[in-house]
Amino acid sequence: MAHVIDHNDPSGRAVLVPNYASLNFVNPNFLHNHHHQVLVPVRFALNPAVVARIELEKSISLQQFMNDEGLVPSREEELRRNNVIRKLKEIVIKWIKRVAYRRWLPQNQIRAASATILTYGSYGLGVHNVESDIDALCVGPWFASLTEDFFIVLWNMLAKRVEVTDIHCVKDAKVPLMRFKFEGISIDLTYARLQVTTVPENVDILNPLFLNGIDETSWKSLSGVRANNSILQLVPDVKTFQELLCCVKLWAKRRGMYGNLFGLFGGVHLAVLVAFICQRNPGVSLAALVSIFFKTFASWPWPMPVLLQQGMMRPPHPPETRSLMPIQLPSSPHEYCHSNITASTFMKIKNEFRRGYRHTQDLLKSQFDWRNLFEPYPYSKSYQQFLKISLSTSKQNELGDWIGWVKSRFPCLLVKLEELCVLYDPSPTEYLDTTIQDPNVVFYWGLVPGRSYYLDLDLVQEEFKRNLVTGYKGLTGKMTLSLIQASELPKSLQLADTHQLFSNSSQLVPMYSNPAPHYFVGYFAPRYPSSGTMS
Ligand SMILES: Nc1ncnc2c1ncn2[C@@H]1O[C@H](COP(=O)(O)OP(=O)(O)OP(=O)(O)O)[C@@H](O)[C@H]1O
Ligand SMILES: [Mg+2]
Ligand SMILES: [Mg+2]
Repeated sequence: MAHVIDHNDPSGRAVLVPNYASLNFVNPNFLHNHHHQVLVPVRFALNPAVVARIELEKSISLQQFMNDEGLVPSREEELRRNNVIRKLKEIVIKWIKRVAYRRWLPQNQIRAASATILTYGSYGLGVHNVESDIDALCVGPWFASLTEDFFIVLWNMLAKRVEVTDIHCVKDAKVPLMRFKFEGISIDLTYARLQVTTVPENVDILNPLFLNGIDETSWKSLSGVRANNSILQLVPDVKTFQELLCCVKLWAKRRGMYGNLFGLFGGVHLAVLVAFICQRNPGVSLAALVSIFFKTFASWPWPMPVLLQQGMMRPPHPPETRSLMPIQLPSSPHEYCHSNITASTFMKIKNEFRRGYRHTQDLLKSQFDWRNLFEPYPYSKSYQQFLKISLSTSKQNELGDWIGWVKSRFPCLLVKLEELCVLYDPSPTEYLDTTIQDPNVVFYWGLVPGRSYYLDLDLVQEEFKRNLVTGYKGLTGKMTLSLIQASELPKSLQLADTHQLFSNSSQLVPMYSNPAPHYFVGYFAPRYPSSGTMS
């Protein structure tokens, strides 16, 4: 809402008016304040009490819609997660005593030694759902090293626990981590070492006292926690931020826009975009914020960066780090969130913002229905040709690792396709091919007819295979690329696209496989050996 002064009104009356899409952004009759909020002369404004009531109704119906989706974790689910974190804290305390003992530290130091677990990512922001992982940072004292004590000693302790399955070390990522499931919940565990002996349970990692003499890897590992802290400090109302982010994440997932490795948005990108909107619109209802979100980003003049902390960016940044959609990393105001967005996915994202804008313009109308905004993207009806990427292994227990590895290389495949002038829509949804016996997963990426009608698939496949064999430590599975027509897509996918309108979207999820955790964190940046153009 914006306070509006009617300059024609001798009383100088101020009224509250909605500040979103149905009001023409460029209408010269309307004024704009410094928050880009629209100031509408009173003669054009709706009765503010009516507007407020409708907005409230729409906000409630949106909250109801989100609840009905069944994604909000139940009380039991929350307790399960709390319990997992409690157990992890106990494990790292045992671990650090053991490490102190092995390092021959004096008794008083062994007694004083402690480590802790801090959470960040969507769990730390309070926007996780039943499918989310827990991003956890283990904070240890000066004498516990990453290479030996974290990756060997702690790894061994975790691997022996009955609650732990699918444990991997991801040492060569930008932020090294262990990835595992604890009682079925996916955990990304990173490590930071502080120059202290005793790490308090709720250590304030923003306190410069703790940051003295910290090494570079630890500093990077702390960035997730710092990013969450900054976001939560910058938004005027945490609950509204959380609600808006949950809605935007659901929208992004339904529209095939969520997946950093697919050149799309990751959780951190959306968290910053949503924080940006909340920061500029304090006191605005949830429904109106959704509308403002789409209006803002449908017309955003990319590559102008989205900055949460103005004046902090060091311009100009070097061209090689220039992203098509630069979004400031709140933890390090001089950096952007890592992104794999390509020209193709940039186009897709812009189209989806515009669609979101169109669908939320008529928020105040009685026939407005939130289901339209969250309708799943109809791939089979949108493209005639698809790139089919089939991954398989001979044993089920090898499949998760293989899928994770290939996905970590998808940014290279995206770049290669773009080099060949192919425009695509990389759907992150995973399907199961029931016609083959081996454990498998299939991706279908829509191909947009572009400048080049001839795609040398053999060349792409050969180069991508070469890329896949470099650095993989597990048993290499199969990866094949083929081109198929929309009519050859699995029937489940085609049917879902035909019947999706106003059906219960949870039934639309195709034969979705839920493989083991991804091999690499989203912002690992692999190099493409032949061209070396990836960053
Ligand atoms: N591309 C990236 N650039 C910078 N930081 C990132 C990036 N990807 C992940 N991170 C950091 O790691 C954290 C966890 O990332 P993760 O991929 O688990 O996303 P998330 O926000 O937790 O969403 P989800 O619910 O999908 O897990 C982020 O909050 C961010 O701090
Ligand atoms: Mg996460
Ligand atoms: Mg994670």
